[in-house]
Amino acid sequence: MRLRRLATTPRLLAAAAREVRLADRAGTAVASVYQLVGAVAALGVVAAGKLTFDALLTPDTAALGLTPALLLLALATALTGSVGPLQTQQHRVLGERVAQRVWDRLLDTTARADLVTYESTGFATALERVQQHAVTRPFTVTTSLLGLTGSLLGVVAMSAVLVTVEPLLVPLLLAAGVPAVLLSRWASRTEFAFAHRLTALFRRREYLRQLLTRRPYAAEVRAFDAAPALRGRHEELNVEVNAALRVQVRRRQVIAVLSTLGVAAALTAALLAIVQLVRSGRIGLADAGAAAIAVRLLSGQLGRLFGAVGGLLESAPFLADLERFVASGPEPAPKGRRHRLADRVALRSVSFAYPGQDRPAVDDVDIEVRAGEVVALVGENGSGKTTLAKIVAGLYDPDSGVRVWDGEAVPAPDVRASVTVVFQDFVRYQLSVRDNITISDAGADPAAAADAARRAGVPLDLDTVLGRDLDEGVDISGGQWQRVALARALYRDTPLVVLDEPTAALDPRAEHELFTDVRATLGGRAALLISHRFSSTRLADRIYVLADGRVVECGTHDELMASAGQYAELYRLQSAAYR
Ligand SMILES: Nc1ncnc2c1ncn2[C@@H]1O[C@H](COP(=O)(O)OP(=O)(O)OP(=O)(O)O)[C@@H](O)[C@H]1O
Repeated sequence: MRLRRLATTPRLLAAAAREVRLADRAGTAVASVYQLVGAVAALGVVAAGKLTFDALLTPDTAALGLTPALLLLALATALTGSVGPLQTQQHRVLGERVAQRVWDRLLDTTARADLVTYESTGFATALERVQQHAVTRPFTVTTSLLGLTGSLLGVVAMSAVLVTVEPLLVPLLLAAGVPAVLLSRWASRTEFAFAHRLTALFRRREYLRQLLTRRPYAAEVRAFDAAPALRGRHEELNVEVNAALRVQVRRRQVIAVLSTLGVAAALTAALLAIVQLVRSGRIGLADAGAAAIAVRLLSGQLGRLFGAVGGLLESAPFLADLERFVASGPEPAPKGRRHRLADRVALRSVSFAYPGQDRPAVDDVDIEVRAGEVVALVGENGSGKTTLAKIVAGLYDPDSGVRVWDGEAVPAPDVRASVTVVFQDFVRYQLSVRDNITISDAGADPAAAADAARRAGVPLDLDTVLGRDLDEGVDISGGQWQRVALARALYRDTPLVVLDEPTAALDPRAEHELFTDVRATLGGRAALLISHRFSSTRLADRIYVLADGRVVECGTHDELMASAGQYAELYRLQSAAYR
């Protein structure tokens, strides 16, 4: 296991570095040049230091040599000092480009994931962890690799200087790296375990923050005076986070202090060794001065080198997490082909259970919708209507049974391309009315958007920007939003439309208009209509009554009323309320 981890680390690091290069070739090249200049400038400082000492200690050449030596020293020092800030600014751009590229990979993965993946426990937490911790890692790896290259150059060069003075000084300083690298590996393991443990806490805390700050929740949170209770939970999570953070920070502090002590001990030993060499007359004062500068710079470079190695080791498990997440997504599905509906869509003996649930939400169901028909699904809360509609629309595949389109089993992407759903909790895109309507295909006929808006009764200019979340639009009523959602469905022009509670927010007049003329509104499309309003469903060509995931009755309104079953009972209950 350990060996495997050691073997995969270089592969992960190489892959991360490649991602950064691909994200911004020019930026990576500039960052590398800065790193190189920094390393060369550091060498210049040592060389200039040595020249200065030589000039000072050789009175005959002092007048000649001192000025160029000091000028070189000033130049090299200025270069080392200015490369750092330049690099910091350059890294801002490179970091953003890399984050964008990693986000593209994440968005590709989530786009490929089917709806049922979103239902499985663990998916959301894994996504959150990757978002929080892995997105910036490829960049960290690259800066660490650049740092590593620069420091390695520095280390080699300083070592070469030191070797000419006293070869033993080099291994003395390098020895400090052994504990530093071992400590880094330990730090890497604890950091990943910490991130893993805290992701769930962060998710819950973030959710509470959204509830407490976002506009869609503001009215209800105030109406119920829910803020104190939510703040209380938020505080509890803060306490948990603080406790876990304290433990982790203490661990990291110990690791940092031990690493620094190792380097400082090696530095002290090397300086003492130089003093000893001078005392014993083995080296002169100029050499000793240059050696002291080289030792100081070498230990600085070694500190950076160990830091870079530590950063790389720490990033490896996060990179593995990112790769695992990206690989966990299904293969990209081919784009679905839109089918015409010549005869009917049918579910035969279809069952479906949500991931981790023992009881099926849909149990051995047979239904069909013929071309141009309006078919209704009714039933009490939780009876399986929405789940069934999602199977019809190709968003879930049945666990058993088949979905057939004109007598053939059609792949799910084709079904999704051929069915449009207006969900009960449809999305209110904070975009213009036109963009809301044409979100499925902005390039289609511009007149089609206006036509869909007219048929759905959208009382707004197509250029009006909707919603207040982005501070630029106007908000509209729930019923107006619902008309926009209906227009979006009509615009897509598929042969079957699923309408899940399409009139929940419509006023009685609008609902009446929609349903007395529903076939004209749909323009010949077939519709699967889910509604608790019997005034809407009674006009359907066929009504399926669901209970506990099974179809318990089927027929027209008149047939079902005559059979005096569950439908008739629910219908009478509802109509009694209006008497
Ligand atoms: N994402 C989910 N994960 C697990 N179980 C679910 C999920 N969504 C729904 N269920 C369960 O599946 C069953 C059917 O739910 P479904 O939403 O299909 O019912 P419905 O008839 O549309 O209900 P309503 O009339 O309240 O909208 C219910 O028992 C529900 O609790």
